[in-house]
Amino acid sequence: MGSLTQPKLPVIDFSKENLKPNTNSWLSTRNNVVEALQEYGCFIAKYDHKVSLELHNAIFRASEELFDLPTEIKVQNTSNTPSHGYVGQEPVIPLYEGLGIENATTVEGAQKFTNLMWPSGNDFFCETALSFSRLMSELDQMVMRMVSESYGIEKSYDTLLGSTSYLLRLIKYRGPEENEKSLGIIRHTDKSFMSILHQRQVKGLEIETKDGQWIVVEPSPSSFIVMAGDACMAWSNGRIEPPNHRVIMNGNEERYSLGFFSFIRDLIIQIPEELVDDRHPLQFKPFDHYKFIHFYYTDEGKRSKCPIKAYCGV
Ligand SMILES: O=C(O)CCC(=O)C(=O)O
Ligand SMILES: [Fe+2]
Repeated sequence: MGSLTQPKLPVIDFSKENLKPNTNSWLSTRNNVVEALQEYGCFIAKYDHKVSLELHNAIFRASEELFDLPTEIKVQNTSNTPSHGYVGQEPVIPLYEGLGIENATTVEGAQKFTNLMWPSGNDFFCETALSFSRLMSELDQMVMRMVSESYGIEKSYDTLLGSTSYLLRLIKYRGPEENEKSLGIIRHTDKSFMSILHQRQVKGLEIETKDGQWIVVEPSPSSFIVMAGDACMAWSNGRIEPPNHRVIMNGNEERYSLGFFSFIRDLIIQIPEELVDDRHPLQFKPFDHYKFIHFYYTDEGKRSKCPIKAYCGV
């Protein structure tokens, strides 16, 4: 029967007011987080005491304003890192359009992006994107704190945290036209350290379990999908595997989503020695996260079945 029942992602409640280290609710949430990440590479976080319905509505209204800008403006969102800036009208994923705010949790990052898109300013966009990003980074850091405590590698995490930068990607998929495929984004794992995804109304995100079943993630204003990226797999010495996921559009309604991604900048990531022993031999060499991303976009990187192993596997 097992394979006939539709698998479900674990749902973990972060909206308890007093989720503070060393409390009982922290410790039980911590266990659930680590178990979920080891089993699925992701989970659904309930986080609506921080991201109110009002902020949920505001960030998607801000996103609509952004996508309504002329393409000539949007293409000005460039980046030194592949796929961190504007992506649109790509032949393999024609329905997809996305822009990226680098250093999204800083005033400078939010302002730089806003001024590029709206030279005469857009305080609503800037403030909404900044507030949303800061709440996402709090969730990310809480999750990472739990993971690192559970593995006894807090010191290693503290080092990473000091070099963490965040990218907020605003994403829109148009509905497929007649005779057009419904693929929104191809099956992939994220190249981030961690990702948090959020969607509005229209579903489409599907996540693959380790035994190859696809779970359709229902959108909800209170739900945030916390997902490991390739860099987290290397850092955890293979304990946490990033899940494959994709977007398949149903019907022809357009779909808005958000991706909040952490990256480690200007630091060689070392696999913590606490995670290496006879039963868990070292699987990854020290690596530079951004160099890995550049490698992924080479022919060799794109061809490899597991880019992070190809890049820094032992
Ligand atoms: O649109 C979504 O829900 C998923 C986007 C995604 O997987 C990505 O940007 O890496
Ligand atoms: Fe993704």
